[in-house]
Amino acid sequence: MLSRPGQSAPGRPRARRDPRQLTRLLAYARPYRRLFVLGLLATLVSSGLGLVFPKLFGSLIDASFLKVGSTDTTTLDRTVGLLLGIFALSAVFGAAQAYLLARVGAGVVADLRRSLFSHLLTLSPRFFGDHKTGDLTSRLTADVGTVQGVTSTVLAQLAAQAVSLVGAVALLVATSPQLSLLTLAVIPLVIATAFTIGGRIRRVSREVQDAVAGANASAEEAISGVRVVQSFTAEPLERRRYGAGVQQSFVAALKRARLQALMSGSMSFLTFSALALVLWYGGRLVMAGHLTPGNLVTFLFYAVQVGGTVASLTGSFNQFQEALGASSRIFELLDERSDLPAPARPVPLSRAAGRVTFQHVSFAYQGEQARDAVLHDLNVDVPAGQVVALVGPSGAGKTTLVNLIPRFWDVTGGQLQVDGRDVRDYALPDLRAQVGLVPQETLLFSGTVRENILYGRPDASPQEVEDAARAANAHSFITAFEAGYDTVVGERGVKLSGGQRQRIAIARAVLKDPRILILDEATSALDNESEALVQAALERLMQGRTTFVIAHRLSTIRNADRILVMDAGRIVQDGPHAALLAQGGLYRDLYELQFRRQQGEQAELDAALT
Ligand SMILES: Nc1ncnc2c1ncn2[C@@H]1O[C@H](COP(=O)(O)OP(=O)(O)OP(=O)(O)O)[C@@H](O)[C@H]1O
Repeated sequence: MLSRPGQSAPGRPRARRDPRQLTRLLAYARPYRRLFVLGLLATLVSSGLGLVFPKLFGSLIDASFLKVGSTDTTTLDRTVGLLLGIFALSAVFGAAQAYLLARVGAGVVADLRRSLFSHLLTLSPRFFGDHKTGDLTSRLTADVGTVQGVTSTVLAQLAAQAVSLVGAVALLVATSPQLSLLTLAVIPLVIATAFTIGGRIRRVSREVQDAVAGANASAEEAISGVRVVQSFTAEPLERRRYGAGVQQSFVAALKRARLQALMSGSMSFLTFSALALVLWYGGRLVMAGHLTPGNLVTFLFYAVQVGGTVASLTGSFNQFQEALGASSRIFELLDERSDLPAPARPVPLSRAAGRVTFQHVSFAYQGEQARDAVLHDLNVDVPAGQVVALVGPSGAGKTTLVNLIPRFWDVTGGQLQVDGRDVRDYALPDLRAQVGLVPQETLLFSGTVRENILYGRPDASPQEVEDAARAANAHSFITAFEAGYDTVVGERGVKLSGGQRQRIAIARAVLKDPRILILDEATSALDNESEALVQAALERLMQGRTTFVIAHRLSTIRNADRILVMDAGRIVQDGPHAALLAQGGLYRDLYELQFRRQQGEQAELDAALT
């Protein structure tokens, strides 16, 4: 699926803001509640101390600065000493608050990421078919990051701001009721400005995020497919696509910058005008002897505090709303349930014999484009240890059929059995432990050769790893590397050749030692020698296991115990090569068309093998 900048909100459904999310989110903070309460207390103390400072400053002016010519500095010394003490305390509590709350936030975020990721791993291919990778990773990173704010700073900020606001307003009124009326009249204006412009800033921020996500999706696709891009010399096209996304985010960022400039300009104008008003009216009160100069200064400080707190309260509130939106996107994923129900009482399965039976199996993919059944009334009984080759035209349903065995999907009709029991009766991990999968496109994970082989059985010994590699014809090329089994394979195994990657994937399957094997034969040709080594490894792997192989090679088909010929979701022929060839029909046509030309190549292969 392509997701391009310019499309509406790629993979970012509009977030719902449900206040119940907060309770759910706070449940994640529960393990850290002691730290959180301590952090909150530290916040309250440091913002409470902030309220003392203007009062002290005012008394300092009245008690000292106005006594020009006096030599008694006791009050001055004491007040400044007190001020320093308060500043020091406030700094200590401020630092404690910052650390404690950051610790809570980081803990919550780590837990949330872990549980979200492990939940994602339980979901079925249907879910991953419906969601873009970029969207899922952005929920794991960006959205979880946004939520961090709520559990750490935002709640504490809101508490601190509430304390500051209530305290400062009360002290304002206590200092001068008349002046307070004048100052508080400006507050609605500040709130209205902050909300109007703040709301627009939030919307534009969302635009910026969406545009950046779109640009990232382009970059991600182009970088992971860089060989295709380069081979088609499509660099200018990709540059344009990415450039368009970046341009969009640039334009939105400029819009946001303009709004932010407008916001800070209006806020500072409102604040300073209010101060000028206070100075004007307060000056008159001082001149009339209704207010001391110290009280006026105290008042000014409180007024500034009230203005600042109101402005930052609206900011915190916006942040709070954003975080609730982000958390709803996270909980949406956590609420996704796998569409593969677990049995109430699973039948134990430690080592299957490997018999696989399809009884009247039918299957339809669900969703817009796939309402029709893809498999129709399949009836096949494969005894343990039999090698079955699946052949048929493209789209006949071969991959769909094998994907039912490890329950990547569940049948929509009939029953699929392993060892005579419905696969849905086993616990999913038990069932999948019996199945080995060697896909057409080998996927190795970044890490070492050893780690990749160990993937299916991490507790295997070094000797077992080596035996598996030998069985897969991989040991000699691995030991030829300077670092041997500790060679790093690079992302997706890019540092290895196609044939080497395949043999490591085979070694991985050998080590897992599954009873049922699913092979999707690679269609891309390897050179003869590599091909022969891979083929020999595969043949060794198949021995003694029930094997379903989506076959593209004549040799595989010929050597199979049985061939299932599929056409349009049905099994149209079933039998060994010679019998089917004699029968005529689709198999013979396919043989004539597809496989015969391989005969010459086969002869060459045989020569290479001997
Ligand atoms: N995830 C999916 N969602 C919807 N339809 C799908 C999905 N996967 C496959 N199909 C459809 O199911 C049908 C059978 O596909 P399937 O991949 O099983 O065929 P195939 O025989 O393995 O083909 P090929 O040899 O080309 O790989 C096709 O029509 C395909 O479009």
